[in-house]
Amino acid sequence: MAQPARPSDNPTLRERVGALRNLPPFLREIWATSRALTITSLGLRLIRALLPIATLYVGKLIIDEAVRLVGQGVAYESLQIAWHSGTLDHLLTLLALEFGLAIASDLLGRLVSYADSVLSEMFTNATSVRLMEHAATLDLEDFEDPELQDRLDRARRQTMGRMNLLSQLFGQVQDAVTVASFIAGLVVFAPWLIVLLGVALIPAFVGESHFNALNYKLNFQWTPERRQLEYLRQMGASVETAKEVKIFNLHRYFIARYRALSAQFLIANRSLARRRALWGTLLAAFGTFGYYLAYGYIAWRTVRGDFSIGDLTFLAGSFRRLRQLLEGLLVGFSQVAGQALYLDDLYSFFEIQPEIRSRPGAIAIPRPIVRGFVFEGVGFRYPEAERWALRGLDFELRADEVLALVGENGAGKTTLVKLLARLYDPDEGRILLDGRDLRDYDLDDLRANIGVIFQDFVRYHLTAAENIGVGQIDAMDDRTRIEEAARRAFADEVVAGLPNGYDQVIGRRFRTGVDLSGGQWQKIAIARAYMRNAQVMILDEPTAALDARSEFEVFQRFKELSHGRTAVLISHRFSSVRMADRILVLNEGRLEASGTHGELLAQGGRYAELFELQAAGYR
Ligand SMILES: Nc1ncnc2c1ncn2[C@@H]1O[C@H](COP(=O)(O)OP(=O)(O)OP(=O)(O)O)[C@@H](O)[C@H]1O
Repeated sequence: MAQPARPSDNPTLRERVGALRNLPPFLREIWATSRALTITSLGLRLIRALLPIATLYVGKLIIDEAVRLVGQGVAYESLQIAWHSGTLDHLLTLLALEFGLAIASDLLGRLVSYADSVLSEMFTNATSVRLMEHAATLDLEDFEDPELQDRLDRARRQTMGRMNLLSQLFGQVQDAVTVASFIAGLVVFAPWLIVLLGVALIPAFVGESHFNALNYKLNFQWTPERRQLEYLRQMGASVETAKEVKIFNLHRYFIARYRALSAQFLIANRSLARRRALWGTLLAAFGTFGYYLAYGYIAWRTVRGDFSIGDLTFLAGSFRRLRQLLEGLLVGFSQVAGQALYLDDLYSFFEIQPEIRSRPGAIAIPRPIVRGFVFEGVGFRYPEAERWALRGLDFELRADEVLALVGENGAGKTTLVKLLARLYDPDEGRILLDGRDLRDYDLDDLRANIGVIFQDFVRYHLTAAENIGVGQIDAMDDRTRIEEAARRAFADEVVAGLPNGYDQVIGRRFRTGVDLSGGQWQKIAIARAYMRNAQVMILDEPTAALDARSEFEVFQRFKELSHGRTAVLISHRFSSVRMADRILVLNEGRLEASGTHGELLAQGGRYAELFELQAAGYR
């Protein structure tokens, strides 16, 4: 697996600033999601950004006008007389203007929220789809890596949580414009007050950035535990686990573990939140102090007669807003930088590249396969594992033959099948198909030519027809083919017993579902293998739950239908295994013996021993 640089759990200042590089691609994606909505949201925000200063300025004009009227000393007996005299006209116009501005601001605010929420939703959906698409390209090995699981989990949370980032970023732009408008309005009166205010806010900004980084660190470090919490919650309350949980009375155990783990997380979270609140209050006090200094100065200048009462309200109001806005901008900036760290998780997930893929110029699988597969010194070790799952394998899987794999649990049978299907590539040696390295062939074509049913096949909670149809997804609507595949696997009898036949939803998860027995599920799964016209058919022990007669019939049928194909079967039942043309005996990842049933019995090795053990059990 090609892992990109892993996001670190303790970001340095440089990494935090560096994370801002994620913003341009983020913005590009938003833009690509919907240009119209992006323009609408930003455009409306720009207009709205200028409303605060306009409102404050009109407010100042209203006060100045009121003060002027008071100064004229005209006493009105009633509102009616005053109204008709015309002296109030200017004041009324100003009031109407401010009313209009208030309504406009509210309306624009709502429109912006609407545009943002639609845009966020679209963006989240698009990212989720991208996440699924990318996950589908990754290697099986990647999925089995807990670190990748953690990252996938964080990336998944990203797609949910990034809605805020969008509004926040756009909000920052809006606030920046408002700030610029206030600064332009105030700079004439008292330029150095603006500088003072800016400086006073720096401590709050630094504190905020620091705590955002700590928060990220906490969340990062707790990803495995959060996944465990999710797992425990599922275990405690899902239809798949309910049976066993009840029998063993496990719910209390799960709940206790959930409680203990979540309590630890809560403690860690609470302690950080507490420190954040304490420091936040202290540091914000500097900003407040800066504001009151400015306020005092303006009040003094008004008393001295430099400013009108209207000026005083305008300036005091502007400085108050400016302080809020600057604080919001600085804090918001540190939050955006913090969120950008989370984007790292999302983007680094997208950077993971699968290693198992088609080479450039990959060729198609020969039709028909003439010689078959040759394993040459094949060795494979699971990542992080000390033991080799397979080592020094040299053997041939001839075209048209039925080969059985036997061996005790953990001998490496399933691993061998996974290598054949290129779910993994060998770490040593190579596998040839008709004389060429398996890696030279087109991966999709290889998979299309191999039909494998694993012992842990998936039980899809879909209809019976769909459960079989998934074996060849493009033939999902071909009922004749599905019925034929079912007949071959003896699954037609199972389907016949369902209330709605092929259209019956199976599995207990949904309301109309009907559950099947273990063996019935297996027959349905085996039918899946018959859906495809694969040249290589592999049954990896999906028959363990079949009764003796059924397994015998299924394998007999499997052998008949394997005519002209290459087939591999894995089973622990010798009655089935002996039908194979040739049998390979694996032990601890190595090939111990091979031959027909008769030959292996005659050799008297492990095969004969295991056969005798099983036969003795039936006597
Ligand atoms: N995904 C995995 N990651 C790490 N180790 C694995 C993984 N799958 C299997 N192994 C290990 O590889 C070895 C071979 O396993 P494999 O599944 O091939 O055995 P098997 O012969 O099919 O066994 P069984 O009869 O129990 O199905 C075992 O030691 C097993 O623990």
